[in-house]
Amino acid sequence: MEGLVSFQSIPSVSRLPKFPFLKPNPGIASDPRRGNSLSLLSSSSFAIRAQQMESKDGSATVAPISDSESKSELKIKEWEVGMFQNEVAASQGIRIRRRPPTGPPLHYVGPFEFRLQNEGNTPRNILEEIIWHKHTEVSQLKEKKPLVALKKPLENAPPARDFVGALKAAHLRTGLPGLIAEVKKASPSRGVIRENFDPVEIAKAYEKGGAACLSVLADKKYFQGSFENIEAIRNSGVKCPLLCKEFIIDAWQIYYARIKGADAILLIAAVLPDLDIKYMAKICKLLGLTALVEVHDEKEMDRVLGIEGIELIGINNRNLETFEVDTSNTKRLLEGKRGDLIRERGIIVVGESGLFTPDDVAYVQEAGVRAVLVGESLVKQEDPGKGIAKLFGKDISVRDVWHVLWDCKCVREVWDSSSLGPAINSAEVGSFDEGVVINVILELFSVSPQWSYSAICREANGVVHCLVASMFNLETEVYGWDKVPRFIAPMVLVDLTY
Ligand SMILES: O=C(O)c1ccccc1NCC(=O)[C@H](O)[C@H](O)COP(=O)(O)O
Repeated sequence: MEGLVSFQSIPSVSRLPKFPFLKPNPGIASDPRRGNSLSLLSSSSFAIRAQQMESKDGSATVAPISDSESKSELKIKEWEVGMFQNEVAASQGIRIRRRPPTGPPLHYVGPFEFRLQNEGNTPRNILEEIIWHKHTEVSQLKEKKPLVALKKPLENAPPARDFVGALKAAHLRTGLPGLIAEVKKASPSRGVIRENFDPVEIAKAYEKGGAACLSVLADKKYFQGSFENIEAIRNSGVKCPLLCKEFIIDAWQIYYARIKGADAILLIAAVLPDLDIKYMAKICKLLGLTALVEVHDEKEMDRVLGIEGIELIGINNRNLETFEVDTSNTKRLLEGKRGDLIRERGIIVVGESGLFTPDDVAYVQEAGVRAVLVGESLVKQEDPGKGIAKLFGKDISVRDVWHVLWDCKCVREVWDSSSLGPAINSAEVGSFDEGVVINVILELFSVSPQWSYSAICREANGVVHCLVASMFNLETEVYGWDKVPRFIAPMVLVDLTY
């Protein structure tokens, strides 16, 4: 299938390091359910160990394996792979461990089995707990909808929207960091943030208030979000590109997010080893999605800067293991050589979490971010859209056509004597069409007879540029002729021929 790549970041078992405690030992062997500790050996696992023994001449002994034995063997291999993944992750400074595949370990006392909590089977912090739960959740989802079942919906999905382009355009338009406004009902650190939670209504309010993009929580258990919320917002006519805010541990989630209408996904460096980030970023490229790669400390930032082609990095001011929020984190990570490298490569940095006031926004902007991701301070406002003006200390709402045209001198001059006002006032960006544009131009020609034809064309061209840029969320300087709709091109060309 075009665009659908197989994802396999785990190494083949043959490349796994040898664990000395896995060696067959009469009467005693390792039990994958018990971390690194030993347990009494069951007869079937001993058989598996025995089959893995090498003969004296070095050739492997192959013996027929029963169904239950092969299942156990698979579990052992899964566990070995998990151990290997943890080792690779730890070597990169990642503290979040993979979930032990077979659940809590068993302890045998006489004929009884006990499940006891220990270091190996208990999450050490909230992020690890979320990730372990995600493993179970994703494997269940994958069973219900395997990758192959996503093929058709993927082919039928409308093209993804330009997440980075929208952030850049907003930054250019307002001079402030482009806003990614978060649609989030609850979080582990804050509990329920908004009781009366209507994701579509909130998304529409954000768009109206001037958000460039939206971040929509997909996690059910800890954030009370869902993939269906993404889908509902996408289908509601909201035009802002959407970030699927999910804890991604498996490429399957990326394909699923794409189907549900996401334009971007989040990759958390505290969770994913470098190789996974590379693979997943590649999959994003194939699917036309943007990857927002999130870091929290210098080590993670250096790892991500070591990966080619990353264009969007989020600096989370919240420590996801302790919940501590410190906005100076953004500043620290952008100082010195790291900041230089980021500017050189044109990477857009997003300041994330704990932003409540215009001073907070100014602080992270000063530090070098060109975008911010804000949840709590907006979503808990009665009108989340109006919360945006409070956050920035000014109204950054998308200008309607009236505002766009008002910037054109000729429109201001002819305003009183023309019938433009009511026509334009009734139209909103994105909702007006060819007819309105043509009327604007005709009005300019008819009510400004004192102007030279070329002056009118110049002004008309300005109007058209503003309209086109506004309608298609483009930066006036950068859009190309190919992007100008066919009905507008001849009008702009009028000016070029003069
Ligand atoms: O917010 C949490 O409690 C949390 C816990 C564990 C993992 C992630 C968590 N939050 C994700 C985020 O970082 C925020 O949703 C996002 O950056 C917006 O932050 P805020 O503006 O402070 O709501």
